[in-house]
Amino acid sequence: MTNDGMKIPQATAKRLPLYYRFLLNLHSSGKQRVSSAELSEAVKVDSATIRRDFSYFGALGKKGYGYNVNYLLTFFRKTLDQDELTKVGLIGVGNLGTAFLNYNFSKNNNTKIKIAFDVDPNKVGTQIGDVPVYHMDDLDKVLIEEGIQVAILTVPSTVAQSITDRLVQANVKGILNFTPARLNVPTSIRIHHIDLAVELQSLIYFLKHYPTDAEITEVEE
Ligand SMILES: NC(=O)c1ccc[n+]([C@@H]2O[C@H](COP(=O)([O-])OP(=O)(O)OC[C@H]3O[C@@H](n4cnc5c(N)ncnc54)[C@H](O)[C@@H]3O)[C@@H](O)[C@H]2O)c1
Repeated sequence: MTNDGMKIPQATAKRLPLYYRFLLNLHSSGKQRVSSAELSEAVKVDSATIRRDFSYFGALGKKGYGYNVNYLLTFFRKTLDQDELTKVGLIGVGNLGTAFLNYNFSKNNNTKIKIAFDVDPNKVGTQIGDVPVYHMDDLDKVLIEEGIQVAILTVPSTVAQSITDRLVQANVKGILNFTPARLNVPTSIRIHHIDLAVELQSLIYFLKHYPTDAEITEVEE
């Protein structure tokens, strides 16, 4: 939602964290304005799209001036609830899960994995990158106690659906699913699937069908 309650298109909303991170860097380097061309170069989104995205929240860049970095940051902070920390739970501390715990979104100060769960006795009771690993038996209790409503799923796909059902029972509202399983959830729950194979195929498709030179010309238009 924008400040006046208008809904931002989903595609635009997905790009906001990208813009936000880059603007934060600009801000900390003392820069006060940015042009859509500079932004475009940094975040690899064409400048026409950036201008359209920004027009949704009333940031109309002036020719020869660009956008005011502070104004944009204030807007993004509100829109993305950057002032509020969202606590995230991670289920499945294997190869992928461990990598996420070590990384733990250190560049974002608004999201943090607080708790992890697994069934492996070698992992339960340990801490990885400051995050305690609990047994799955405690899933519902701990998630509810901690008020965690967002979960990352990095378990084998065979157990993904039954764990998802438990997450829903434990009041989780959003799930980032890294397993190849397609999960069924009530319509009130939001699931985002991240399938690296699909992403890779899509990259290869674009390389074949949209040569990069053509893309550059498009950006400059
Ligand atoms: N590793 C990758 O690069 C990668 C990439 C894309 C997608 N994935 C997908 O992500 C998921 C995890 O992959 P991985 O390589 O980390 O696997 P992994 O086998 O290393 O880790 C899975 C973890 O889940 C735990 N687990 C098993 N059953 C559980 C249960 N019932 N409840 C809670 N935890 C349970 C295991 O103990 C283990 O720690 C898989 O579905 C995989 O297809 C992995």
